[in-house]
Amino acid sequence: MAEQTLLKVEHLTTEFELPSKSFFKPPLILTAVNDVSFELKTGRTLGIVGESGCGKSTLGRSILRLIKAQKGRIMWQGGNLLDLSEEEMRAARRDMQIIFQDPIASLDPRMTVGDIIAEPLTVFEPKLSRAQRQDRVREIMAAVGLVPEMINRYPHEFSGGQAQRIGIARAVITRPKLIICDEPVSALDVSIQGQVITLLRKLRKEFGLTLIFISHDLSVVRLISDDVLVLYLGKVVEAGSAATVFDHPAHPYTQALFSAAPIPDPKLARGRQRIRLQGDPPSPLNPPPGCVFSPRCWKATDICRTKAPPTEQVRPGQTAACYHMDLP
Ligand SMILES: Nc1ncnc2c1ncn2[C@@H]1O[C@H](COP(=O)(O)OP(=O)(O)OP(=O)(O)O)[C@@H](O)[C@H]1O
Repeated sequence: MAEQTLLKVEHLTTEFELPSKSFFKPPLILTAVNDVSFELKTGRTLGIVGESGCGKSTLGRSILRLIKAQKGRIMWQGGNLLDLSEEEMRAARRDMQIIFQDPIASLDPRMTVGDIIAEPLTVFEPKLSRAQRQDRVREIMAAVGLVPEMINRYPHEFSGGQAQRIGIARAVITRPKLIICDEPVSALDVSIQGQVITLLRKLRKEFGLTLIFISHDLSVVRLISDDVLVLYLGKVVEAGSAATVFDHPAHPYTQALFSAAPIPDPKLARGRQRIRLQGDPPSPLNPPPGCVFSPRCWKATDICRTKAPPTEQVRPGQTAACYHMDLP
């Protein structure tokens, strides 16, 4: 059966208005997400990668309308999320949840774990009795590997890994279709990271979830993603199936980024050279003309510095925006 499209993002642009240094000057515009488009099929996991500040979190939050996007469309269940009223958007959030990076900080310390996990139920299934809610909470606690008898405990009594399981339980209790995981394991010890990734993979299968997995950790992204989107200064520079993009990155930025990540296949690792990028990404307040990566790119020529490259197919299921991409 052909996979259905669950989410289609078209030309999404999110800007922040920053006060200018002088009272007489207009505010500065920072474009955090710049004309981003992608399609996500039901049941797949899309990894979003890129250096700090490239717009990963802003993109994730813009999709859920936790941050306001200025341009583009977010096509979801037949409509554009950007056209929904606040009330309609609240209802839509039953099917789209988010898991945050810092598990402990994202849980209210004054609430019991049972009440934290049950919170979405009180909003989206208000007719449930307290006993019914508690049954659902115990059931989901068991599914995420928490002892249901701990339902009346408080967040500080849990470790970081357990706290992230609480966040995951809260996110999945209404059986959403899409979960946006924003650096869900970055704050955890490496040994615990693996357990949380294994849990997300199990839940994805059991609950038929579709995931957006935001992370700067490429080895983690490789482990869980079917598809990958590489962002640089708010723009998609490369996209495609994770296996293809990881093994045959076409864009110089992706090549540099991935050259620093561990490779599981020794055959592929042998021929690979570490590419060291010079300097930091430019400020999104003042992006360079042409290709945004050109000031740091060792392949850049005159055209790169004047005209933004179009997005083109590299091989089936892989696209990149570069005049000098590596072709098969
Ligand atoms: N609320 C805000 N107000 C102004 N600028 C913001 C705001 N949030 C993010 N930015 C800016 O938008 C750009 C993208 O930030 P974002 O947090 O989305 O990047 P990121 O890739 O998720 O980075 P990190 O991995 O460090 O979280 C950055 O330049 C950041 O400084």
